[in-house]
Amino acid sequence: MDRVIVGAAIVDDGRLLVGQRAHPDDVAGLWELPGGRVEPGESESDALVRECSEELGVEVTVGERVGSDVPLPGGAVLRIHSAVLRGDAVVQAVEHKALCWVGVDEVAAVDWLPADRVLIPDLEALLG
Ligand SMILES: Nc1nc2c([nH]c(=O)n2[C@H]2C[C@H](O)[C@@H](COP(=O)(O)OP(=O)(O)OP(=O)(O)O)O2)c(=O)[nH]1
Repeated sequence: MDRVIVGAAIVDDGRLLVGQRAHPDDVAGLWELPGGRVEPGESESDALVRECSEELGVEVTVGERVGSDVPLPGGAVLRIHSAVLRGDAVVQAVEHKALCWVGVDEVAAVDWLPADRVLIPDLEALLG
């Protein structure tokens, strides 16, 4: 089975959270959705909760799938779920260079990782 990289489309107050990668050098500075690899024995939802805790210092509640799987180089796929912050949590850039909340009119202008560009229409639809 292909490896799954899960990403969280965290929406709060009508805006989407995007994170600027700090590493590796070839993608540092580009923007992504928080997330990462699903570890063996872990559900996709558990992986998203773990990654958001590690990367953002917040607890999230995971929602429905957003868009279709996006193939990544090396045989993995990128799979996005919507998510919301639990309580009054405030995100922190623990692992990213920066975090930014973007509105529906700004999603297409984000300097995304290549794979994430495929998801722009789905992310715009999510934000309504
Ligand atoms: N998290 C995340 N990864 C993405 C996105 N788009 C995309 O192509 N990727 C790629 C970049 C990486 O090759 C891979 C995930 O890497 P990662 O560094 O976030 O995952 P991880 O924390 O589990 O990995 P590791 O550093 O522990 O090895 O997926 C995205 O929107 N979010």
